[in-house]
Amino acid sequence: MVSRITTDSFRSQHHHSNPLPTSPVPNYNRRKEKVYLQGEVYAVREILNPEKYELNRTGLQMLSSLYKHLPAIRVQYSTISPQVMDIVQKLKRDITRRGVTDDPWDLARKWAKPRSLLPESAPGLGDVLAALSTAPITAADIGYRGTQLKVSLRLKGGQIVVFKPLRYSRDELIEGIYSGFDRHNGEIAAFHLSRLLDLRMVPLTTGRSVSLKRQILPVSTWRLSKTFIQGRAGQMCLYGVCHYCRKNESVCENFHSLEGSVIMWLPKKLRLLEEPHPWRRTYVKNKFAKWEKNESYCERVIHSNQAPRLLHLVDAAVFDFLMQNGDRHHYARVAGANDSPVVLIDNGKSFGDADVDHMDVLAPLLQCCRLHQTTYERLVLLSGGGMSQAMKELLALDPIAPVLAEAHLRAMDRRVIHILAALNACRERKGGWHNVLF
Ligand SMILES: Nc1ncnc2c1ncn2[C@@H]1O[C@H](COP(=O)(O)OP(=O)(O)OP(=O)(O)O)[C@@H](O)[C@H]1O
Ligand SMILES: [Mn+2]
Repeated sequence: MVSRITTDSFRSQHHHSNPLPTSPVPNYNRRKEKVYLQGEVYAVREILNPEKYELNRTGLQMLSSLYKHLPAIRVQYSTISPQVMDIVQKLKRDITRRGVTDDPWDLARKWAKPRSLLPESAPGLGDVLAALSTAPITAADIGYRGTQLKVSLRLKGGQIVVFKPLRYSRDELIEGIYSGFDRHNGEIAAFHLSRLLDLRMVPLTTGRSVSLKRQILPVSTWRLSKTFIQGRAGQMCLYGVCHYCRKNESVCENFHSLEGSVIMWLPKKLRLLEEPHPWRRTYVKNKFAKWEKNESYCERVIHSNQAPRLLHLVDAAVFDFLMQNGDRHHYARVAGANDSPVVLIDNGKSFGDADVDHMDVLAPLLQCCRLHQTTYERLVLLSGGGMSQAMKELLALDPIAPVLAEAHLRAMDRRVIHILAALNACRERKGGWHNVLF
């Protein structure tokens, strides 16, 4: 469903190894012009003339109203709320290893419920994360389904996890909303972001470095071990088994270890259902989906069998917009209830380009103009720089910190403001907050 990185030369041309400049004056360099000319709805940071955008996709007219509100919103939410640090302190206390439990897998299994994978206050979470990043690996196999390279690991005590390997440096530029390989660090950031937004539907995730040679190969199944090869410098490499797995696109150890993220497998008691996302992309350039052309598309969803999940889909859109994940082609939920939240698995197609906001990821919010009040309140709380500050503090505790480059943290602050501007446009359109927040 997702493409590999486009093979244009821009990958090397536009590779930047320094954080992006913070200058408010836009630098209309070639890359940005190219972005505009693609005819998709992009907004480059600190744009001066948003009206000049040609919005090819008539389904996203609300964007002009969003941009109308943006300057005032930027002023209104320009300082950090003092409450941010209270929340961050609580979240940090939970992710600190404290020896609360000696059976971390059991604790995590008990936490996992259809409506939240962990409690709001989760003493022992630090122990579970520490176990995920240190427990001995007892078995390794090819990843379960999907297009991306991953390895399925069994950790001592029987816990299954997904290992997604590092494929890019922190500041590598990946253009295109669903281009490239999965970003292992995006999975980690997603976990912490979900707790910050109080959308606790991301499986427990942490960074971990492994030795392919000493820790994975000796416990690998035959079908996985067949995909181990030696790199040019004699280092150990792996290409795995998946739709896009290629021998010439293997991942290799760097100084005898391979960094990645470890994502906890959900317990069997939670049976996942997967449905096509109503706002999914066509994955065909210049072929628009219905939602891209029809401003009233939300009405269709409201009259479909997906209606009970609408507000959860909008929450997921907010979450995805902040990380710039535009690849939620299907969405998962736990079987049982009709109105259970989206299980936010597969967050690796995120944090590709800190300089660009693909506004269409917000389409469910722009077109439905509804949001959970709780999510709105969190966004207000995290505005004015609180988001980047909070994420930075939480991610600093991860074994593979720094998880995100500064430019990506700053981009999240900018995106919070854009969401708040969208909500103010919605308030205007729908005649008051009571018609927007639920
Ligand atoms: N932590 C998890 N717990 C339970 N099931 C999971 C978990 N992670 C992934 N899965 C299952 O495995 C499938 C593939 O995982 P994932 O979506 O991360 O792979 P992918 O290669 O990115 O797939 P795609 O290319 O289709 O996006 C998911 O659709 C889901 O059914
Ligand atoms: Mn994916």
